[in-house]
Amino acid sequence: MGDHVGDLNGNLPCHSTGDPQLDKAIYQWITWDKNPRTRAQVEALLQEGRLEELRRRLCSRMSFGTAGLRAAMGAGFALINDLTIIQSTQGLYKYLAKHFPDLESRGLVVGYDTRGQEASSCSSERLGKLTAAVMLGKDVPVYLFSSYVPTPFVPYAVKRLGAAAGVMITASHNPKEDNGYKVYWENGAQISSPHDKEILRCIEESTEPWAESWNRNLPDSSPLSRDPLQDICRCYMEELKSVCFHRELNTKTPLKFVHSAFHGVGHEYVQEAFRAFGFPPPIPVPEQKDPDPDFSTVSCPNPEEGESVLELSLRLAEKEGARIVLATDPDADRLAVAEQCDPNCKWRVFTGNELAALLGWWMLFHWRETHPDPADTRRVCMMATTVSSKILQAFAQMEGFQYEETLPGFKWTGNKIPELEKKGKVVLFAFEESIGFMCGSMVRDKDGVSAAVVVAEMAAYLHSKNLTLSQQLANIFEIYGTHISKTSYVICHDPPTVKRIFTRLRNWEGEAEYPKSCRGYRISHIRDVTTGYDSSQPNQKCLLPVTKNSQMVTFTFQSGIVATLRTSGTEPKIKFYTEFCAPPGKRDVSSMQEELCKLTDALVEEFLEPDKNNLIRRSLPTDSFAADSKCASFCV
Ligand SMILES: O=P([O-])(O)O[C@H]1O[C@H](COP(=O)(O)O)[C@@H](O)[C@H](O)[C@H]1O
Ligand SMILES: [Mg+2]
Repeated sequence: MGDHVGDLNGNLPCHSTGDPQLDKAIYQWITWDKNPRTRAQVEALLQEGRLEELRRRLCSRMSFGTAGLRAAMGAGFALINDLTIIQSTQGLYKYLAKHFPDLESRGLVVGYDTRGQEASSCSSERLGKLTAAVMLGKDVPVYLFSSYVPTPFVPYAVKRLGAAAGVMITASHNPKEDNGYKVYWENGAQISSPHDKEILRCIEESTEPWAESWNRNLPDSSPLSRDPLQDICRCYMEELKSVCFHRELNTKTPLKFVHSAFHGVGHEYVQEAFRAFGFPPPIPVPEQKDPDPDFSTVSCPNPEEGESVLELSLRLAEKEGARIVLATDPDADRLAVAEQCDPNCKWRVFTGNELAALLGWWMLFHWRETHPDPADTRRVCMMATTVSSKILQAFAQMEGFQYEETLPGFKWTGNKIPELEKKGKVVLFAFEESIGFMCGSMVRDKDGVSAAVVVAEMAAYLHSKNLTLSQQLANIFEIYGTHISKTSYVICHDPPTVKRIFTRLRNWEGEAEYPKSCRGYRISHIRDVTTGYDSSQPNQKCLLPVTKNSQMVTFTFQSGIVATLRTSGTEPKIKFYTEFCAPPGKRDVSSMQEELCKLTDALVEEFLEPDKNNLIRRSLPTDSFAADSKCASFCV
């Protein structure tokens, strides 16, 4: 190493690395970052000569993925920390100021979850306060929640308060090292294209912190800062009652429920939602009810992982004689549900697709009760993401309502709602296979709090008819057709490997030739959302928006099985989704499962080549498998 970096007046302990781009980034970091811990991290890396690590952290920026900006906490422009949150909010301010002449009267909503990291003194609360400080420094009013909130409270508050936008600091179910920055637009949906790209451009133009941006005391001292917590909580719980259909029955149900908040935000809010529905509060899992940024009792804070992470909840439920377990993810926008039909029965952890079948049926059932005219049903719309089960499509075809499909992520679903409402549609229900549900459209995002209490009411109602959730699911499948699905992933930390895998698929039998079969299973159609190709369309053009920066290819097999391979937009994973849909009537579920399992294995082995590509296979034993009939057959 030679000369000093930039114009540092000789005060900073850094020398030129020989890479001008890196030198500039180091110089900027050390001059701009006022957080002593993250500044020290960069200084230490520099002293140790760890240039590759410095390049990784400093020479790229985060971009908006499936659910906002998401990365590990720590020093660097590519990570989540005080400085990158300030920069992001400065960019957001610039974009909002261009868009909203009335920004100074409408303001911004800011919420945060319970994450934190000692090593970089980052916590979601601190990052939320910095977000608020940037806006307050520009005379923009801020509704900063005085305590952690479920993610859905932010989009709800944006609409309720007429704010220009909202920010939620959360990394949901990601590993404890991560954090994130979700942005909601005035319509209460997460931002998608073109806002995300434009905001990113504004962020790149606003990297130097403004004078007031570091003033974390501003939220306490500024007259423009307000705490919406109580009002929003009250209004939310009141409005939630619009999806409560059996209050009387709820008050008397003999069913008991266990709730896990997964060490995150959900505990008080789910308790309150149960009260709003007339239920006694659910039994909380004591070890997991309070915030814990280390997520100490779970191997991974994602309830989507199933039984292995629900252990404490299931044991508590057995002890308490509770038949239903509800687990909200750490930011309470998603929900896992398990049912034990009787004490001798195995627990059944429902997949997101199965829960959607139940919730979709439930929402339509009650719509029909109050809107018996078939013309009213034609106004209804339900939505799912394209990697989710097609069960709602089966409902829609038989019942005569509209079904819409979007790309994965509620940023796509949420933005469709105002479009549909403008056309006179009522969006009754939307979901993602990843246990994300929207019951009613008071929040234009998935909502684990409302889903928890709606599932509880559905279970209580079914119980009063001598039915379990599993039994009702079997009934639904008999009427609308059995839908068996499988969702899982492999981990890949190496972006060039991911690129190679998908390039191979696109050039299978020569250039620009996709595979025609997979281990003997004939493929009849290919849709490649990354390139915009769809062989099933007359013009060969994909109907969904083309997403060049993420990989997603769907194969329709001659057997009718549909399989998608895609890269995650929140974690270093390649996900795969397969589904087998049968027509109405009773089916031999185990042979369908067997067929789907074989094809899924073939897909993974042939198309992803996990061993050759050093992909890490999912370590947990229970890959989510819809319509696992074991428990159901015991119970029905
Ligand atoms: O990682 P990806 O891109 O597959 O995205 C995953 O997480 C997203 C964000 O969820 P949350 O807001 O709870 O973090 C979900 O919308 C998506 O369905 C799921 O597959
Ligand atoms: Mg979440």
